Amino acid sequence: MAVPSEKFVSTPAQIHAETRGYEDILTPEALAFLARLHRYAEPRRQQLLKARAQRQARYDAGALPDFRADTKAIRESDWNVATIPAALQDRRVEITGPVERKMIINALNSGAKVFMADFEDSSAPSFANQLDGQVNLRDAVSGTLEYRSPDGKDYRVDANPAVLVVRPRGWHLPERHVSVDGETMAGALVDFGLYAFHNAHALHARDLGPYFYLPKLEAMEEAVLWDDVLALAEDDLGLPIGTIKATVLIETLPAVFQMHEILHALRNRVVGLNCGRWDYIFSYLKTLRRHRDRLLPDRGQVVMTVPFLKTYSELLIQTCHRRGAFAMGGMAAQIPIKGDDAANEAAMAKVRADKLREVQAGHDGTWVAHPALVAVAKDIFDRHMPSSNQLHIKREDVVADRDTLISPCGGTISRSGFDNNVEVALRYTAAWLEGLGCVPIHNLMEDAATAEIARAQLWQWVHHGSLEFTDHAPIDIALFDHALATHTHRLRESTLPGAKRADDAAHLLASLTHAEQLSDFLTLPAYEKLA
Ligand SMILES: CC(=O)SCCNC(=O)CCNC(=O)[C@H](O)C(C)(C)COP(=O)(O)OP(=O)(O)OC[C@H]1O[C@@H](n2cnc3c(N)ncnc32)[C@H](O)[C@@H]1OP(=O)(O)O
Ligand SMILES: O=CC(=O)O
Ligand SMILES: [Mg+2]
Repeated sequence: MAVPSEKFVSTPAQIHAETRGYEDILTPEALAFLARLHRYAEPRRQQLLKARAQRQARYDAGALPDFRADTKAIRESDWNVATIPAALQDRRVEITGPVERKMIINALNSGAKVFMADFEDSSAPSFANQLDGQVNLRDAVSGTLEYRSPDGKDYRVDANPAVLVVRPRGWHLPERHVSVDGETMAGALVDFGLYAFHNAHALHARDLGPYFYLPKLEAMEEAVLWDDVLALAEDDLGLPIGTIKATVLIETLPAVFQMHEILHALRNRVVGLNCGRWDYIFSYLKTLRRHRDRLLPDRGQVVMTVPFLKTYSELLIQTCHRRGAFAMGGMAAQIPIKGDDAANEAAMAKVRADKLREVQAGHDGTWVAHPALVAVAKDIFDRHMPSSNQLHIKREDVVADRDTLISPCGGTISRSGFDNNVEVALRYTAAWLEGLGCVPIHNLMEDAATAEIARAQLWQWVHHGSLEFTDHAPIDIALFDHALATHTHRLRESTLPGAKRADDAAHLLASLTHAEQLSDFLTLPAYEKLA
C-alpha cells in the first residue's frame, strides 16, 4: 500500500491526563507522529474489530474455524520472508517481563539472547505504567538506564545485553488518555509509536532496529494493517524499508488457520512466529464458547501434548521453516520456588521437559518468565540445537488438518480446578487494578492470558449447564458465588497484591461470570476501573 507523502499532520494527538515528568516522551513531534498513525490506521482497525465480532457470531451459530479458500494461493505458492538481521539470528532463549525499570535491567543482564519488554499480557496499562515503560526503554536504548533500589542496591546494564524486542498492546485495547480528532487512540499505536519515534534512529545507528512482538492477531488483514503501519513509520522516520522487524504471536485459534497468510502479509519485516500458548488456550475457549462438545477440562490438564495444542505448535514450526522464518516456542508457567528444594526441583523439571519437547519438535528458541530460568532453558537448547536455529528441520511429516486443530481435549473438571480458577481470576484482576500486570500465585506465573483462561472457563462451566465435577456434584453459579465470596474475604484481609482492590475485582468477576454472553476480554471492562 502506498504511504501518504506529508510528513507530519498539523494537529497532534491530545493528552487527557497529568503528564508532568513525561515531557520528553510526549513531545509535540511525538504527538504529531501518533496522530498520523491514528488517522492512517483507525478506520481499518475499527473495521477489523467489527470483522472479529462477525466471525464470532458465525462460530456462536455453529460454524467452526477453518483454512480460507480465498487465500489458498498464498499457502500453496513458493515465497520466503526477507533476510533476518544478524541480531535476531540466534534467539534460543528469550526472557519476557514488564517494562518496570529494575526488571528491564535484570532482563537485559540475564544471559538471554532477547528481552521482550512487555506492554501487554504482563502490564496493567495505567498511563503512568505505559509512560514509565517508555522512559525506561528510551534509557535502555541510549545506554543510560540505571536504578537504585529502596535498600540502596545499584543496578546498571552490563556489556552484551539481550536484544530488545517490544510488545505493544493488541489491536482491541484503547488508550483513553490519548485522542486524535476526538477519537480515542489504540493502545497498540501509542505503545508502538512512542517507542519507534524515540528509539528508531539510535537503534538503526547500531545496526539494530525497532523490533516488535505483535500480539493477539486474528486474521491476515490485521497483519496487513500492522505492515502498513510499520511501513508508514519507516517512511516518516526516514528509515530504510524493512528496518522495523516483527515477530507475530500466534495466540488465537482463528490465526492458526492463517499462518502462511500472516507471514506473507508481513514478509518484508517478519522474522518469525511464536506459540503464545496461554492466549491460544483462551482463544480456543472463547472461539468455541458455544460448542458444548469442545469444553475444556481443568487448566492443569490442558498441556502442550494434548492433540489440539501439539498440532498447533508443530504446524507453526512447519509453516515458519517453509518460509525461512523462526518458530519460537512459548512460556512454561513455572517459576523458581523459594525455600522448598524438592518443590523447586519438581518445577524446574517441568520447565526442562517443556523446553526439551520444544527443541526436539524443531523450535528455534523459547521463552522464560524469570532470570533463574535462562540457564535452564539455554542448557536444553545448547545441547539439542548446536547451530543458531533449526530452519533445516522442515517438519514435512506434520499433517495438521482442521479437525485436529480444533479437536476436543477430553479430561475432567475438579472442585480444586474450579476453586483455583476463582482464586487466580480474582487475585490477578485485583493486582491488575492496583497496577501490577504479572503476579506469582501458588508458584506459577499468572498474567492477563492465564487469568483470561481462568475466568472464561468459569463462564463456560456455569453457563453450559448440567456439568459435573469428578465426584458427580453439579456445577452451578451458586458454587461460583460461594467460592468468590470466600476468596474475596481472604484477599481483602491479606497483605497480598490486590488486597485493596479485592471488592472491585470480585464485582467485575461476578458480573462477567453471571453475564449471558462471554465478554471478549477481561482487560476491557477492567481498564474502566484501572486507576
Ligand atoms: C502469557 C504470556 O504472555 S507470558 C509473558 C508475560 N509474562 C511475563 O513476562 C512474566 C514475567 N515474570 C514476572 O513478572 C516475574 O517473574 C513474576 C511476577 C512471575 C515473579 O516475580 P518475583 O516474585 O519478583 O520473583 P523473584 O522474587 O523470584 O525475583 C527475583 C529477582 O528476579 C527479578 N525478576 C523476576 N522476573 C523477572 C523478569 N521476568 N525479568 C527481569 N527480572 C525479573 C526480580 O525483579 C528480582 O530481582 P532482584 O533480586 O534484583 O530484586
Ligand atoms: O503471550 C503469550 C501467551 O502465551 O499468551
Ligand atoms: Mg499472550
